[in-house]
Amino acid sequence: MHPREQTIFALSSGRPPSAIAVVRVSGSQANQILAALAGKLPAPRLAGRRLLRDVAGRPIDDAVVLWFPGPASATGEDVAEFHVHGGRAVLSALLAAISAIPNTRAAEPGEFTRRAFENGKLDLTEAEGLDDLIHADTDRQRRQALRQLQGLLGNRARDWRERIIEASALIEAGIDFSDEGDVPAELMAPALKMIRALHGEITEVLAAQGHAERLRDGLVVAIAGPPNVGKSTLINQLARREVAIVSPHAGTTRDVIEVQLDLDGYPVTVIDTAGIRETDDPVEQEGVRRARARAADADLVLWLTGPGVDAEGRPVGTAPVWVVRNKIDLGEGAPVAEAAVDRTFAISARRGDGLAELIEALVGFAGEFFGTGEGALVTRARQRELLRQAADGLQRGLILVKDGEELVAEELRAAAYALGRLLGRVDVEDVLGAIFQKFCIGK
Ligand SMILES: Nc1nc2c(ncn2[C@@H]2O[C@H](COP(=O)(O)OP(=O)(O)OP(=O)(O)O)[C@@H](O)[C@H]2O)c(=O)[nH]1
Ligand SMILES: [K+]
Ligand SMILES: [Mg+2]
Repeated sequence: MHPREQTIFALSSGRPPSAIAVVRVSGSQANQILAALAGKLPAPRLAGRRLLRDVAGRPIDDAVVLWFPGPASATGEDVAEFHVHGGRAVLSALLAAISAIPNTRAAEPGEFTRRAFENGKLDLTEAEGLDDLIHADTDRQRRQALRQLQGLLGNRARDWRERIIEASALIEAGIDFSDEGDVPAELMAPALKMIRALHGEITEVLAAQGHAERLRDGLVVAIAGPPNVGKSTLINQLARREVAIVSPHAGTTRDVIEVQLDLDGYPVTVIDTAGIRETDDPVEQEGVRRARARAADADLVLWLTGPGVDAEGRPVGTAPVWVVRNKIDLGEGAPVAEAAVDRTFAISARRGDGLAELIEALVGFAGEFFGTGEGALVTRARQRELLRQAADGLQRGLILVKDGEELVAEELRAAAYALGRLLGRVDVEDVLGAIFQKFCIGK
């Protein structure tokens, strides 16, 4: 039997041991597996309590089982669910009993979702939303993923694709009916009007994004500065735990230390780095090199200074730099040089003065960086790229009108093709492999 026709099974809940574990089975053997282990099948979609037994009749666990006959199931195939006690031995006995049934095998990562996709239960943008929802850490990530899972982008793309095909049909009808190759204006004019409107709608969605797709990865804020100014003290304050070693010894931090923060629903990665200075110690030199590299890649740099330390020596990058004067409990310190500085703050990382203002500013920065977000439909580079291709195709179509209707029709085909790929309708194999492999097993 082809692997695609085999019945797949997996532990779909978290890592054991857990109070309850859910094992899912999907495929034509699901019915037989359920009957073999649980005896009588429960009514569709209603929970039934059963003593599960292996093929030799030995009891496995007292369980709750569910039966979802296809096509009205998550994958579109017959699906069975076993809700068992989440111990390792229970699970290995259950999985062994299932795999003893012919034509069954352990599922690949994302394989349940892939089958759902192949059976038309969701389009590719929805599958991507599902993956994001499972991995969402913050509330804003969750809401964005849910919009995607609900098909907001997919629905727009389907509508655009249908209208492009309609416009092509008008133009191609014109090409077929004209002997001179001149498409009559009564066909061409409405087609061009549609193309212009479509181009406007797609570019509007692309423009409304801000950095919405970065909401999946988060914003990176680097704390950098000379040694001993209190960078590690600040990251500990932001994280509210001791993630980095603090000491009066200059050159304490060498590795890059990262913490993930949820700032008002925005995912923010804050990194603490080695104090930047000239040094003969090769280990510290490597730390300084990493500090410079990470600060250069960050979305925002907090350049820390302290009393008697000037604000010069900042790494040059494209990211905005905020100068944060620390240790104000010790006095005012050197005035901040204003050149090339986007904002300035005065704090005491040790006592906590000024931290609320700094955090509020970070939340504001994240809000601007990600855009208001609620309307954002594009969450991945893949989606953005294909929408751009569709918009470019439409634009070229409009430009090529003077060179002949065939060329316009060809550009429209390319635009419709890009949207088809967005939805996973065409040349899916390569894309699917890449996307579903990253899913969890059991999803
Ligand atoms: N008075 C005062 N001392 C502080 C403050 N913040 C940090 N310190 C002290 O400054 C010293 C250095 O702090 P760290 O957080 O280790 O500084 P750092 O910038 O990470 O140092 P390196 O990793 O060595 O570059 C420690 O003794 C801290 O207790 C502050 O706001 N006020
Ligand atoms: K230090
Ligand atoms: Mg440090």
